Amino acid sequence: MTGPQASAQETDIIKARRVLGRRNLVFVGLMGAGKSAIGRLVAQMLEIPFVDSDHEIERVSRMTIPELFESYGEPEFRALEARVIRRLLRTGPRVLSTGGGAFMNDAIRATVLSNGLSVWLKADLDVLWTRVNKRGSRPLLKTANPGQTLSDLLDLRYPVYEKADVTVQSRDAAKETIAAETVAAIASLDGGQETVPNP
Ligand SMILES: Nc1ncnc2c1ncn2[C@@H]1O[C@H](COP(=O)(O)OP(=O)(O)O)[C@@H](O)[C@H]1O
Ligand SMILES: O=C(O)C1=C[C@@H](OP(=O)(O)O)[C@@H](O)[C@H](O)C1
Ligand SMILES: [Mg+2]
Repeated sequence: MTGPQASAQETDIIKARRVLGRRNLVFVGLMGAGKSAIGRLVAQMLEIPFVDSDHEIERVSRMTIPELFESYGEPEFRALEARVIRRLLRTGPRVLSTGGGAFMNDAIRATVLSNGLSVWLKADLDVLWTRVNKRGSRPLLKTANPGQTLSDLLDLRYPVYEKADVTVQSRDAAKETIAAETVAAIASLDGGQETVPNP
């Protein structure tokens, strides 16, 4: 990208970094919204480290998410998820993409809302369904009617995701476009650079 569009994006990046300061940028939203994919791109744009809580859970447990659900059940997965996210939130700035259930945990949500900057990647059911339908990597969707399960999760969770600081519409557009819109949404929170008065 060159020209005015590139320089507008550069300005957004500078502003977004200023808004974030030392806080973590935390992506929340339903499965398939693009938290992992867009989070990685936004981290690249802001030139800060990226971490995905599900990948971190898989690293420390040396098991995949479906294996964890199968061997220990959802409550154990949630306990591990809470411990991992609490640890990851201790240092920043970085981009943290969470799993879709993490922000539903009251303690995690309270920590994210007080210490981080949260972005809800919001998507319509058909977009989510097209994306998650292709893979068998989401244990919560191993039900008799996974489309209905996803729809039920949407009804349950959207009123909670709504508490995030920023909402970005995730849709059928290039990932780079959604990432740039996320950076622009964060930049729009910038109140301008503080001026230091002359002595
Ligand atoms: N804007 C997009 N356009 C096309 N595919 C996307 C977009 N965002 C995400 N995806 C794809 O959708 C799938 C789910 O994305 P992912 O980042 O894993 O979502 P989440 O972490 O929120 O569950 C992945 O295969 C990803 O590459
Ligand atoms: O919505 C959820 O409760 C979950 C979402 C998944 O992550 P993604 O949202 O990244 O798919 C993963 O943490 C686990 O399968 C549970
Ligand atoms: Mg993910």
